[in-house]
Amino acid sequence: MDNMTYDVVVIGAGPVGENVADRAVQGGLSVAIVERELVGGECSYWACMPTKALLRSTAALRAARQVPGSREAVTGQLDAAAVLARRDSFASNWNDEGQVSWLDSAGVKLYRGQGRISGERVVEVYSADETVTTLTARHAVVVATGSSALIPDIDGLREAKPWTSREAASAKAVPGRLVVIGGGVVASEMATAYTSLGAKVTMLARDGVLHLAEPFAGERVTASLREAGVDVRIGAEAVSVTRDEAGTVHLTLTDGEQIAADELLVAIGRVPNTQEIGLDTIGLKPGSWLTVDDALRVDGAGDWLYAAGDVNRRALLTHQGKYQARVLGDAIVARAKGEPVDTGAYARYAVTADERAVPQVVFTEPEVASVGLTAAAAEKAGLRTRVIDYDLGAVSGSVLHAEGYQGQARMVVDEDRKVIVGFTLVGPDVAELIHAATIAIVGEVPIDRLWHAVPAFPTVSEVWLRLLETYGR
Ligand SMILES: Cc1cc2nc3c(=O)[nH]c(=O)nc-3n(C[C@H](O)[C@H](O)[C@H](O)COP(=O)(O)OP(=O)(O)OC[C@H]3O[C@@H](n4cnc5c(N)ncnc54)[C@H](O)[C@@H]3O)c2cc1C
Ligand SMILES: NC(=O)c1ccc[n+]([C@@H]2O[C@H](COP(=O)([O-])OP(=O)(O)OC[C@H]3O[C@@H](n4cnc5c(N)ncnc54)[C@H](O)[C@@H]3O)[C@@H](O)[C@H]2O)c1
Repeated sequence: MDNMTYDVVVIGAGPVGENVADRAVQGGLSVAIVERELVGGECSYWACMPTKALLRSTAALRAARQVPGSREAVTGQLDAAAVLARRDSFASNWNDEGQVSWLDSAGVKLYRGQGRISGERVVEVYSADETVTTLTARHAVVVATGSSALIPDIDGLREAKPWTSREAASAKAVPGRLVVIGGGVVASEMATAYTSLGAKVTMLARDGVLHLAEPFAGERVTASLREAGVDVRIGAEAVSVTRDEAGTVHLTLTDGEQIAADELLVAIGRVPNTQEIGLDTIGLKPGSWLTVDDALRVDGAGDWLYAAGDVNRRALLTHQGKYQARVLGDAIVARAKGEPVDTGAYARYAVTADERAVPQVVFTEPEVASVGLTAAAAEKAGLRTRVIDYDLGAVSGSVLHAEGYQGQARMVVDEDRKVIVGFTLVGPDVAELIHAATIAIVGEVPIDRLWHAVPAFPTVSEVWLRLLETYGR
């Protein structure tokens, strides 16, 4: 058994762990990072990158078909094999050499194996060759172990070996018939991808499609999925599942209806990867989300234990986890140097955006891009708001962008402070537009000042002007 001491030990080398480690090294600390699978984590190999690669070809084809002149140049269908091959390259063929050499160049020491806390500031690494290395942290242990797919207790489901997001992101072939359980982000994106790749998709959206977004987002995505041939069943729920010897999956729904499919994707949320990280040795419950304070310190542990990324459940998104990582890495350095660490709103060591301005793009057709609060969430938070909607298809830039462009924009204004607290865009190719709203919310730009932010003509961004005109001066 080896014993090594570092300033910081990070468990989990996903996007979040890598960024905490990088910032701490840049601040002059020594850092060890522990990874049990591939350096780069879920996002690189089984989530963001491969799924967006699957979706990009569909979006490009749709865009070409929406413009007369280029439409005529499209003479065939999506080439599923080529799409899957491009996806493979975006998942680096599930090889982490590139990210390992980046860790090396960043000066972060990698330990491969399962990391397990065994007491205050101590992490044991269990390697595949059965050696155990003990790592001691002088300043901090950071848990960045991410999350895995939640499998619900549906009779026979586990035995039927369903796809999770991992298999959907890395499949080598397109199933003929795919049933998707769920109506959230993964379910909607994967239904979009697989229907365009040629699968006959049925979506069992018990609680609706994208039901936490503005209602018009779910409505427009549902309509478009149905138009693309997806059988979207709102309110439907499976009660039992079997897979027969030929490999066909059979689902029984609550009303007794039977559905047969070649594959079944379960996409109903996530569980934290904390079952086997030794939480019991420090008085915490294995398998629980790690709730943290404003400094990302784990509640109920000492001042040496931090959690960032999916595992703290603040925002299950790569960019937001990396934001936490940058802030946390810098804060650990500051504390190690004995410098003051201000975690007040929008201070250097605060993760204020987690509460006020989390952007997200759902890469469905149409895309859903949002940041901050929905109208319903703002009302629930007790804000006095005014909600301004505008038909995105009525903007000159949109009409030019695509024939029959359809979409909607919503701006939620806090009437007491006269600033925007939420913004949602639904429409083709709106992903790149959302950052303007993120800046407006984080900068707390007064509505009066926004009149001076003139959108270029003829762009889709002109919707900003139309929203302001609708709001009135
Ligand atoms: C299908 C899908 C698509 C997504 N698309 C997007 C998107 O487009 N944009 C976006 O922003 N977000 C997206 N997300 C969310 C995004 O993937 C996560 O928010 C992000 O990966 C979280 O990063 P993380 O570093 O916290 O965790 P992870 O990426 O899960 O990394 C955690 C790492 O820790 C390792 N680990 C776990 N336990 C241990 C242990 N005990 N010892 C050693 N190592 C351990 C794991 O092997 C893993 O490498 C998507 C998620 C899914 C499921
Ligand atoms: N483009 C992106 O940003 C992107 C893409 C994919 C995933 N993600 C992230 O990954 C996370 C996980 O995504 P997800 O889609 O698995 O979760 P989700 O939380 O987005 O959606 C889960 C859905 O499943 C439903 N559900 C819950 N329990 C159910 C049950 N027993 N039966 C049927 N339906 C049930 C919920 O009502 C919800 O609609 C999300 O939080 C998201 O932030 C992001």
